[in-house]
Amino acid sequence: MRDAILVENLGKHFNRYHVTKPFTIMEAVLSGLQRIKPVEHFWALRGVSFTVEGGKMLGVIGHNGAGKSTLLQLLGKVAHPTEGRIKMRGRVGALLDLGAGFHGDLTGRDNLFVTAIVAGLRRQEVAYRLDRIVKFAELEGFIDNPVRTYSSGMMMRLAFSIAVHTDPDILLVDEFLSVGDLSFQVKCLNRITEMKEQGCAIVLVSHDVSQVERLCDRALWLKQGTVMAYGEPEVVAGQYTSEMRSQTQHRTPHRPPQLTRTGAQLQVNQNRFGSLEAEIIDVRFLPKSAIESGDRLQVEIDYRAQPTVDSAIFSVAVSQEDSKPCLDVNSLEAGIPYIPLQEKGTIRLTLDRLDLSSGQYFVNVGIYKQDWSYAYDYHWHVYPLTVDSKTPSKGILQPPMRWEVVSSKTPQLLPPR
Ligand SMILES: Nc1ncnc2c1ncn2[C@@H]1O[C@H](COP(=O)(O)OP(=O)(O)OP(=O)(O)O)[C@@H](O)[C@H]1O
Repeated sequence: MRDAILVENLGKHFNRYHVTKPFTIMEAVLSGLQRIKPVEHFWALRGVSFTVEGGKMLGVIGHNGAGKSTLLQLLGKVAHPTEGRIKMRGRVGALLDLGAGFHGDLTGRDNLFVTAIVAGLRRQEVAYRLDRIVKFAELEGFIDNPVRTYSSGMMMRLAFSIAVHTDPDILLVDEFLSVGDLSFQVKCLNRITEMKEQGCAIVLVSHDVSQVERLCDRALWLKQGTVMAYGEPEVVAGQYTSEMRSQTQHRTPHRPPQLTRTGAQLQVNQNRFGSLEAEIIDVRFLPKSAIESGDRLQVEIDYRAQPTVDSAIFSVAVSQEDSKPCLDVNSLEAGIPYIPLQEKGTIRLTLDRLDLSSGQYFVNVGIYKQDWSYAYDYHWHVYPLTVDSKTPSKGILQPPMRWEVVSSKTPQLLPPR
């Protein structure tokens, strides 16, 4: 298929102003205009090249300030490149700054009309699709209310629904999954997959590496505006994750060994990694740390954050004694984008049933910075879990099962000749 997006040597230059300099026109006039001169010129993006074919999805990953949103804004023509070239083939649907295109005093219906017409539909086409768009956004009861009364989740649903119902050939999506509930996120993902199958080229910005690995055909990793890696999602995600590990190791402070409640020794850079801006202070398994296969298990994590941490991600993984992973979940993927940590608190994960086969496991627990750039605290191979099962199994899983003979014919003996 032909390239729907071609980007060559793209660059965007910004000026940065000093925070102590005046910002209002009045202050600027009063203090003399020369005082608001920029103090720094910098490239938010430089030397970025890639292509996206129709029917393919590119995932863009990178830490805060890496240039991801700037890239999407350039692709969406909200901003102009300082250098380089962008070629886009077809109609573009963009989900960039959430709700930024909406007018708060207009109703959802009016905003829908305006946005869809700006996106390239004719008035009759919008009228024809209106019910479908409202239904997909699940806003039937609210579409005639002013948008300023909408929650961010409702705005996201309306913006997403309009964007995907205007037949775009190219779809640009910036972190859309961090707003809205889990069932709507699944619906969005299904719709995106459908559009991809119909030939739409998609660029998805995400902080979630595993999501990019799962959904995308290629990945682009940006760091301080430049391309660190571009290629197969698994390879790029692996490089990105290993940089996170080295960042974490680099930030782990010296700390004398500590004993956990069960007597295990926690030692930095051996089984404990992280900046310790937020600390895991206890981990409990409920009902206990020895369960039957298929039992429910709750993992309770007590933490301490001093000073307050604005936003964190919690992760829980179960691995075998030889480190083979069995389960790896986190609060971000579960649809909880921001967990603020104030002084002390407890987070609980409930696994309704843990169908592991008999054996010894470890539960590895972590608290990460909101953009996954490094771990605040990660305890590896510290909390043992024993799983017992009455039925022997060769694999890792022991799900509930039954065998049935659905149909059977008694073999007929051929008559002797
Ligand atoms: N209009 C602007 N004027 C000046 N600097 C800007 C402007 N927009 C973005 N920047 C700066 O450009 C850099 C890249 O920002 P950008 O928002 O693209 O990063 P990002 O990877 O999307 O980050 P995040 O994940 O936090 O959204 C940052 O240093 C940001 O402060």
